[in-house]
Amino acid sequence: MHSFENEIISETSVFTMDYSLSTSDKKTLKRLGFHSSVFPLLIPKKKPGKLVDDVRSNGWLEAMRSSSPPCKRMVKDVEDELASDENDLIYYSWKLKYPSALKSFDHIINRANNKKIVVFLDYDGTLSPIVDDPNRAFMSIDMRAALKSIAKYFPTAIISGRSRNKVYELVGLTELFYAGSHGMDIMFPMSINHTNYIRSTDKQDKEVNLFQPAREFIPMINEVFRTLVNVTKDIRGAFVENHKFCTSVHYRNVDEMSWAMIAQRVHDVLKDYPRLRLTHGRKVLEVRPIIDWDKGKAVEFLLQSLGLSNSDEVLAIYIGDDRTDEDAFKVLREGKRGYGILVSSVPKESKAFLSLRDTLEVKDFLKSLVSWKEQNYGNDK
Ligand SMILES: O=P(O)(O)OC[C@H]1O[C@H](O[C@H]2O[C@H](CO)[C@@H](O)[C@H](O)[C@H]2O)[C@H](O)[C@@H](O)[C@@H]1O
Repeated sequence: MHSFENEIISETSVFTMDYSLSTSDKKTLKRLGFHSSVFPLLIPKKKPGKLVDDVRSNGWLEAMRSSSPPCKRMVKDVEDELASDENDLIYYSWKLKYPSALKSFDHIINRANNKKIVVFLDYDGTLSPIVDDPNRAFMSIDMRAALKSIAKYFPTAIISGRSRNKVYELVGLTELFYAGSHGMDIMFPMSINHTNYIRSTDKQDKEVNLFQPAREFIPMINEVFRTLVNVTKDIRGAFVENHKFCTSVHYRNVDEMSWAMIAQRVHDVLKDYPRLRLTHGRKVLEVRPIIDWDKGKAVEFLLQSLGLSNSDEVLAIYIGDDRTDEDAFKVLREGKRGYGILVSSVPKESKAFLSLRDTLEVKDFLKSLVSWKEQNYGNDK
């Protein structure tokens, strides 16, 4: 049986689990032109030990600190030239384990063979660059054009942590499927039959179906949203968003000295809500229902609803940058359904197979898919 893992990872994996370099790792690095004196620099540093009290001991604070890479400018500000070279070396060696999806493009296409390709995309950090103000996370004009073309040839869905309405407002294309609130709010066309849905209308007044497995939590999310706004209102830079089925507390613009305080307050609020849980995003604490539903489940739901669940006929591609996207990468990896592609400019452990550095590379990858389709199949869908 075909294994994606064997195919891509075994040849190129650099890091062994105990964070040492194997002989074959060293050979690969030599082949790539690295001198043996830099090998020790390529071994990821061990994580620091846990701290003592509350949000520190439960790992929240550590997760908050590692939740999003610093932007290039900050790296330059705080580290000297040598350290920056070291970061580059570590990044390039990480790419041996998560090769560039652009460089692996032919491989992906060969694997697709005659299969139907379906594309899943996260929004923030994947289609739009990460910015300080969540309300100003806009896609570029080029990205919107690439997305429109992709949706012309391949079934395409956006699966975001934002509310479905908000992500639709930001993307503004009717050709796509949308899943908001980490997949807890999925809109799909009336033509698709599913047992568990409610009827609604979209922005064009067209009848649609909605799948909302956490509907009963709406009043609770509204309540906890109001409480979180209240308990964080004196913390400068804190910002709380209501996504209908989940809520986010942003600390990107909060002074790092106050991160423990914001974490502690969210933690204390959640003590009164045993049916809610916390996950970590990029400089954001995400509060959501404890139900067994995530972006991975949403991918499975959409594949099934769209009649695309036969992995002998369908190859799924999921592109995302966040921890919440790992659930979707896992579904593709474990079900041998296709390729997870992690968007990251810094090394991260992931269930994805491939990587892209940033939103510009995401756009190039989408455009490559469109060109390949047009060259090989004309304008046929
Ligand atoms: O699943 P996603 O579409 O990636 O949504 C995840 C979160 O994205 C947004 O926050 C992130 O992007 C902001 C704008 O670039 C940035 O300011 C913030 O620090 C990031 O965490 C969104 O605002 C969140 O509500 C989503 O949960």
